[in-house]
Amino acid sequence: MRASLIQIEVDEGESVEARRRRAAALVRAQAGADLVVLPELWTTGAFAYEEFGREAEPLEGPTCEAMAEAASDAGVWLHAGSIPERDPDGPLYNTSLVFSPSGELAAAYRKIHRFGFDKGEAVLMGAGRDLVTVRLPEAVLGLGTCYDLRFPELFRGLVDAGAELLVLPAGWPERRRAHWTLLARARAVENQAFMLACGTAGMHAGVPQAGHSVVVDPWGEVLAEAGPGEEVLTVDLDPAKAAATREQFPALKDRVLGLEPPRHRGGTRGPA
Ligand SMILES: NC(=O)CCC(=O)C(=O)O
Repeated sequence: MRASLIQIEVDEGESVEARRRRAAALVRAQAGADLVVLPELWTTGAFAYEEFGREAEPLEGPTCEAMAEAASDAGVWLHAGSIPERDPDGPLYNTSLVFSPSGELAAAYRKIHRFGFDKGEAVLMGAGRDLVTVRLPEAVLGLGTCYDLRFPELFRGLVDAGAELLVLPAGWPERRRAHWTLLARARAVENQAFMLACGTAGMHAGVPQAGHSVVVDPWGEVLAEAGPGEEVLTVDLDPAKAAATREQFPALKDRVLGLEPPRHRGGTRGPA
């Protein structure tokens, strides 16, 4: 299976429309790949908070249209990264989109863990509630977005639902790049799954982006890693390696669920 991660640069001087055209051309250039991945919020930049409302669009909006067309022109499965989604009946969402090679919207995943603590995405966007997997002919994808990477229970839920390839579009800042690679490898190892983590390059609202998109195999080996700038990272991987790893080293079968909460000294359970 050939996967291409498009680590696009989000240049503040480029209009959203121009970047959309450029992203579509980059997707079309990946004809021959099985899966193409774009990063998180690449139309606005993940940290350009004031642009979320201005650029938010419904699922039938211009970015979805352009990505559906690009997927079908290239004949690839396209994880088109995420967009600020305008739900006519609700808040904005940070929504990832997956298109089939015929240009159908196969899945939409609303980011569950919103970044920003008391500002930015955490206050401007609603939180998704649903885990999303997508069945490709070669493998089952499990979807997460950027900050989700810090929450292992989400990925374990995806693996319980059959995911073999975890796909994570991101807009990860350079200042926490050490966490990015470490967490991508951790999620791959603990879930015995591939991790395809696709970040942005450049600068968003004054926040330098890490780039360094990475593909990790189910044993935790880094199969390919991008540099800091705009780049298409292409990798050939064998999806059967997830099942093979789970069979050869069946740690997922040794999970112990439903543990008792700790007892405090004196034998009482719960807060003193
Ligand atoms: N866009 C994001 O979710 C940023 C996440 C981040 O910076 C971090 O987890 O660190």
